[in-house]
Amino acid sequence: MRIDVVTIFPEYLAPLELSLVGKARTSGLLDLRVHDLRTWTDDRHRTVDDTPFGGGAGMVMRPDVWGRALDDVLTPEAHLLVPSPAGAPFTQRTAETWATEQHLVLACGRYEGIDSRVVEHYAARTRVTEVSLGDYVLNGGEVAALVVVEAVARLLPGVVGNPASLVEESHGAAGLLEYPVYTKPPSWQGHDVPEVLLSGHHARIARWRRDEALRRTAARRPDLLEALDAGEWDRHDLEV
Ligand SMILES: O=C(OCc1ccccc1)c1cn[nH]c1
Repeated sequence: MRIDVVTIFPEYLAPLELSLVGKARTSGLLDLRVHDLRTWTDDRHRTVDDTPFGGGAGMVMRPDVWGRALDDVLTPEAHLLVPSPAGAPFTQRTAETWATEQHLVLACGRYEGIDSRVVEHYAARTRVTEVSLGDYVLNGGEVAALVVVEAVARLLPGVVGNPASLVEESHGAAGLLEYPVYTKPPSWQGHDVPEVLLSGHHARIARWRRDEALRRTAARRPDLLEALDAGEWDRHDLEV
């Protein structure tokens, strides 16, 4: 998979040279390219923004600069992703879908955002998605790009050592939160690991983990349970 990130702060993406994503890049599993938007400016001051039509505070990123950048970076199979508080929610399902794509291009906005004609222009010739990582406002799309790249890259075959570790995660296929995890020592600061996990009884352990996942999800994210098809679990599981 190829991922291009266009930003005025390329150094913000440096953490993607580390750890699993870094290894995926050196192994060739992931072809990640980070571009400085100012490469495509046309003036001595390398200007990327201007004042907003209609007035208001802040600045807007210019369409002409973004147009030259995206014309260079986009390919016919690319999916253009624009992080924005006004975007569609990014979920594990989104990450799974985007992990199957050939080419993702992340356009990182700053200031008040990118001139809206850029999305309008490219939506007519490629797949474009404005994507939100949550209901809050960042100073720019770079942090969102880091999240999207990590969430997608870790799903690429070969990136994570043991694919089985991708199965029982929060927001996994079952749509539940992950059960609590423990390791040695069996007793720590007076806190003991639940007996069932030391029993070696795999069926009981699986049942305990499922019950814990249901209990946690009901307590912390009842919205996720609404989303689940009622037939997938039994309400009496929670009445304990
Ligand atoms: O702030 C975000 O994106 C950066 C951005 C883009 C355009 C204008 C302002 C800020 C964001 C919040 N949730 N998901 C993304």
